[in-house]
Amino acid sequence: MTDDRAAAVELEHLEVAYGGAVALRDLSLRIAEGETVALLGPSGSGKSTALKAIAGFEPVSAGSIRLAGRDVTALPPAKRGIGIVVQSYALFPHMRVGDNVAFGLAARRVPRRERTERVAAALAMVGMSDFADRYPGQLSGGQQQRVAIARALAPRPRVLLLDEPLSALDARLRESMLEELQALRSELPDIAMLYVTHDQSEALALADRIGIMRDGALVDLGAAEELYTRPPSAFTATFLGGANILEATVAASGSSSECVELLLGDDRLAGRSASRRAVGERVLVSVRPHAIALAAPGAEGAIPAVIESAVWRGSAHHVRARLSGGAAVTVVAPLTADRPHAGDAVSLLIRREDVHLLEEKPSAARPAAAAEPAEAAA
Ligand SMILES: Nc1ncnc2c1ncn2[C@@H]1O[C@H](COP(=O)(O)OP(=O)(O)OP(=O)(O)O)[C@@H](O)[C@H]1O
Repeated sequence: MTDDRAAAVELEHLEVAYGGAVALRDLSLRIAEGETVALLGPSGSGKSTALKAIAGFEPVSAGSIRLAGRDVTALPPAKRGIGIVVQSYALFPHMRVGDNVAFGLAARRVPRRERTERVAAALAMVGMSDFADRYPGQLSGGQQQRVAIARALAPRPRVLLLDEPLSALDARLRESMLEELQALRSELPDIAMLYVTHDQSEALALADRIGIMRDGALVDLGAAEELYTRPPSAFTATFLGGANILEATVAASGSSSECVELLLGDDRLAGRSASRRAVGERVLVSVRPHAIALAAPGAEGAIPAVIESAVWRGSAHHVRARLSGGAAVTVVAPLTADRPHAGDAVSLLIRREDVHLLEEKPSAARPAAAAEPAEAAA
């Protein structure tokens, strides 16, 4: 994807090693002015390491970092013009809120009057104007994180780095802070943001583009909606939204490459593909758990299956069903009069538009199984 806006961040072949162990490998990424990119990945995948390298807290063992066209690879953190917000707030406990926010300005020798104005503006932006005289210990977690954001914004950085800023907050507060961050995003149209998280819903809510990290590498990168609806790989499909990954054989491929007929064992399934597929080709398909509907056995055009387990999870039933060919799928079924039970024979209704052929090829090692992260698409 091309972006006409000027580059705020340009990372080229970035590598970071701790001792001899490479924690971040060959990361190349461009973030435009005004763009928000989320780095999403499991624990230990290198997200924080990438952020620390950009901020200047970790030296890089290879590659370069340019901010607004300037090579900052060898510059200390304070000279990079970056704002940073981390999970643990990192406020100075002995300083009042106002002084915490002013801290970076004093270090930059901003004149006193301008400092006062900027602190007031930054606190207003995060709804904390009335708390300037309090100490951090007198604030809730959410309030402290707002102050941390104000402190990062007061020096007017061109780039704001956020490392799991909401993960220390409880679920309800996280939700409202997410809305506030969205509002802040539109108040700061020129700032580039890099948002590190392992929470897919935060990434989807805030980011223009999402980069998926795995084992120290960026494995997929794309517009948030594109990556969610057409994930290129099984890992991304599973990590971003939860997905059943099934191995199938192409039975027929229409004149439009979009429409593909598949064989899943002896069962037929219609799907969509971004590229043309050959008859007989083995492919991987991704189907979201909530895109599968349960119907009575024998339903026309449906796939027969037997329920292995069914767990009621409040707003939906989480069902595990086994197909006759041996594959298992997870179904997130809305509450209906018929509660699903283990042992029930059912039919699975799956619409063509919900069956997405991955670009990734099946490997011999991959089991034909369903995968669903803990918070998948419920
Ligand atoms: N200071 C360090 N010294 C040695 N190894 C480190 C250090 N910091 C991180 N690592 C290792 O580097 C790898 C990447 O860690 P990193 O913190 O970047 O992952 P992450 O994706 O941010 O994970 P999390 O979501 O748990 O914060 C991990 O294997 C981690 O153990």
